[in-house]
Amino acid sequence: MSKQHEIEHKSGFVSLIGRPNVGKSTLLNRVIGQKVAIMSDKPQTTRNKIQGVFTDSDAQVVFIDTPGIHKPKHKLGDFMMKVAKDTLKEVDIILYLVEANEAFGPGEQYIINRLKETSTPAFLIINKIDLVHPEELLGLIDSYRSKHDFQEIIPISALSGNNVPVLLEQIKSHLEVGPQYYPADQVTDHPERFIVAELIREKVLQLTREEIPHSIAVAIETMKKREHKDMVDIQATIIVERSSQKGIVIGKQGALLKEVGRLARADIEALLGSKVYLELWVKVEKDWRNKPAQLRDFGFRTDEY
Ligand SMILES: Nc1nc2c(ncn2[C@@H]2O[C@H](COP(=O)(O)OP(=O)(O)OP(=O)(O)O)[C@@H](O)[C@H]2O)c(=O)[nH]1
Repeated sequence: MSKQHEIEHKSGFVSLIGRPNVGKSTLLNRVIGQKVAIMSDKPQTTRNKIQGVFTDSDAQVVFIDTPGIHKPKHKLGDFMMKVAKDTLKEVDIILYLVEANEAFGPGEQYIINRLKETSTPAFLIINKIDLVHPEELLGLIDSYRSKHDFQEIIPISALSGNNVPVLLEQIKSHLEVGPQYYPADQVTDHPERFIVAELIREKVLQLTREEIPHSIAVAIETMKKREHKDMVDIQATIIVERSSQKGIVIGKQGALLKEVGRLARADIEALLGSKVYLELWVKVEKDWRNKPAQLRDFGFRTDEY
C-alpha cells in the first residue's frame, strides 16, 4: 500500500437506529453480505449490539446495529434504551432508518428528539422504497426535512439492494481519514458462538410465531471441531421462562424442535463452512433475564448496564 493510499484511507463507526421492524438487520446483512444479525418479521428481535464491518480498498465502516429505539415498557426495554442512547454518542454517523410506507408519527418524533440530544450527524435512510410509488416519497422526505436537519436523506431498499451502494458512498464521503480497525476478512466482531446462538433463536421465533415471546435465550454449551474431520459438534440449550413454553418449543413428538434444528443447522453450516452436528435441549428457567451472570453466558454485553 502506498503512503498516499494510507493517508487517504477512511474509517469510522456508524450506528443503525430506527423503530422495530424497519429493516436494520436486513440492511446490515446486505452491506456485510453475510447473515450476522437476527432477522424476523416480528418486532424487536435485535437485542444485542451487533457489529458488522464493511471493508473495501479505501475505507472501513464499522456498523453497529442497535435495538429498536422505543419508549421502554419493561426492564429489558430500559436496557435497550440505554444501549441505544450510549451508542449514539460513540459513533461518527447515525443512520436513522424509517419505512417509506409509514407516515411520520409520534414514534418518529420520539427518535428525532433523541437525535437532537446528540451532536452526531444523522442520515435519514428511507427504507422499503419498493413498497411505494416514487411520488409518495417526496411528501415523506419533506415532512422529515421539516423536523430535523439531516446531513443526507437517502431512499433505499435493503431487501433488493436498490441504492445501497449510494448510501455506502455517502457514508464514506462523510468519514474522516482513519485506520483499518479490523482485518479485511472480518465481518463481525462477535464470536461465532454468539452468531450460532442467534441463528437458533431466530428459528425458534420464526417457527413459534406469536406463541413464544422474545424472552427466550440460547446458550451454546459446547462447540467443537471433530479431529481430522470436517464436522463441528454443537450442543445448545434453548431457555424459556415457563414450562408451557417448553412444550411449545418441543412440539408434538419433538417435531418443532427438530425443525428448529434442521433449519438452524443449514444456516450454521453455511456460516462455518463445514458440516454440523447440532443437539438442542430446552430448559425452563424463571427470570433468567434478572440474573446478570447468566446474561453474560447468553452473549449479552453486561458491561453496558
Ligand atoms: N419490502 C421490503 N421489506 C423489507 C425491506 N427491508 C426489510 N424488509 C422486511 O422488513 C422486516 C423487518 O426487517 P428486519 O431487518 O428484521 O428489521 P429490524 O429493523 O432489524 O427489526 P428489529 O430487529 O425488530 O429492530 C423483514 O420481514 C424484512 O424482510 C425492504 O427494503 N423492502
